[in-house]
Amino acid sequence: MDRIRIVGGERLKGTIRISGAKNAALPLMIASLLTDETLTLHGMPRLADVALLARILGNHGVDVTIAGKRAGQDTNDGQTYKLTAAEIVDTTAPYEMVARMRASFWVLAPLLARCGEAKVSLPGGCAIGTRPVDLHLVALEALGADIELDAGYVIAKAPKGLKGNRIHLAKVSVGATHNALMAAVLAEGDTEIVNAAREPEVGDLAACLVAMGAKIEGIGTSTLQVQGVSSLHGAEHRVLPDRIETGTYAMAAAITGGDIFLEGARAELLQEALEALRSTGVEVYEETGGLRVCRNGHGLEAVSVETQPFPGFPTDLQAQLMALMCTAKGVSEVRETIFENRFMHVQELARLGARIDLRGDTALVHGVNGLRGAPVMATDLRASVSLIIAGLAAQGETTIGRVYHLDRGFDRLEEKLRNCGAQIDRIAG
Ligand SMILES: CC(=O)N[C@H]1[C@@H](OP(=O)(O)OP(=O)(O)OC[C@H]2O[C@@H](n3ccc(=O)[nH]c3=O)[C@H](O)[C@@H]2O)O[C@H](CO)[C@@H](O)[C@@H]1O
Ligand SMILES: C=C(OP(=O)(O)O)C(=O)O
Repeated sequence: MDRIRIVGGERLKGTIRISGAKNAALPLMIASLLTDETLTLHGMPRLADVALLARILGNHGVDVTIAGKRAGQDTNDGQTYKLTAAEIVDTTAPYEMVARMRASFWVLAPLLARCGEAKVSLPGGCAIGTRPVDLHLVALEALGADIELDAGYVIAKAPKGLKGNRIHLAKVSVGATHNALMAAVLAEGDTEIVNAAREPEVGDLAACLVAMGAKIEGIGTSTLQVQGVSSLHGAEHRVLPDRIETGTYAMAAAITGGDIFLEGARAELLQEALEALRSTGVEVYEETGGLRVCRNGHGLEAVSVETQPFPGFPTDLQAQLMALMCTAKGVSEVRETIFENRFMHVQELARLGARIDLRGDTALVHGVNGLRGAPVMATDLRASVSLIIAGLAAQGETTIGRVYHLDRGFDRLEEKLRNCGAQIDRIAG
């Protein structure tokens, strides 16, 4: 299994181009199931999750082609995917594939909406909590679907089509909002989705659905109003820049006392995280075409955060902020309110010399003077990248195992960091 090796201590300087967001690209690809015409997605990131989802969609009959694939053509602007679901050949999403990725569960609604039936394995994804799907099922039931659970599969049926209704999501859920929205656009009549997730990736999906002919109002708010249409058509859409990748490289710049321009980053997608960074003493400012993050000579101050649905501090940046806080002055309180088991990085950061006490849903990070390199193990996607951030600042060599977690969600990570002066490479084996 591959490992990543970092020799820490280099100040990162230069430009990092932000890729299209994984968490937008995946539901956008799935939206291709809703039409028999071609959906063209520009700015797609090169990620293992994208490749796996392309295979899953292929199983259902989606023809997926990638343009601009030759070396050099797509390095800055991502890839262009053309997805055409002229005919759905299979409405079953098998366990072997869905169990590896959370987002693949979102094929449930479009398959059901278009074909009147779907059989989808319960999902996998990062092991960061129990991650139930009750809200997804309640939403589809509200639109008239019959749902049954059998041998690890959700079997959903709506032979006479879905009917618009009021869907009240008891808890804010990104995935349940995606599923509810993709079902509602082809349901007969009007649907109101109340307490919808306001994450920018939900807005990106909604904008793409509108380009495909859907009628949606309230995009970006917690109440989405959908007027069902009988069919959708093809469209072209550019994937939103990745706010989690943006925040991750911002923290890498901060921990190394570096100066990085994040090209294509959009501040409004992660205001709360940028505010937290500024409170640590890091300079963050908007420049034409992106964001600059630098820390010149100042020490880092401890800051406390609590993860919350958008526009709050994102859970997908919690591990990275914790890495940054390891060398800050004072004690930082990091409270995780979204997932009950998202502190797997704590014991690995401790191997690098971090001092962190865990108290239920809160981690108390006591800043230390410096970190020292060590072998560590990636446990999930964002935990892995928190180890990269810590390794960049640690003295000596850090090796990180199980890097397949990183490849799920970070497009050419080593190359991007190496271009800014990091000593980082991948050891095959
Ligand atoms: C591919 C993708 O976009 N993944 C993101 C998505 O995951 P995902 O869509 O799985 O996360 P949700 O927003 O659904 O989860 C939020 C909370 O709701 C709970 N819940 C969710 C559904 C449900 O039916 N019942 C229920 O109780 C979850 O256990 C969790 O505690 O949003 C998360 C929260 O921003 C991010 O961390 C993930 O990176
Ligand atoms: C938790 C994440 O991904 P997934 O929902 O696919 O497990 C993530 O992107 O941080």
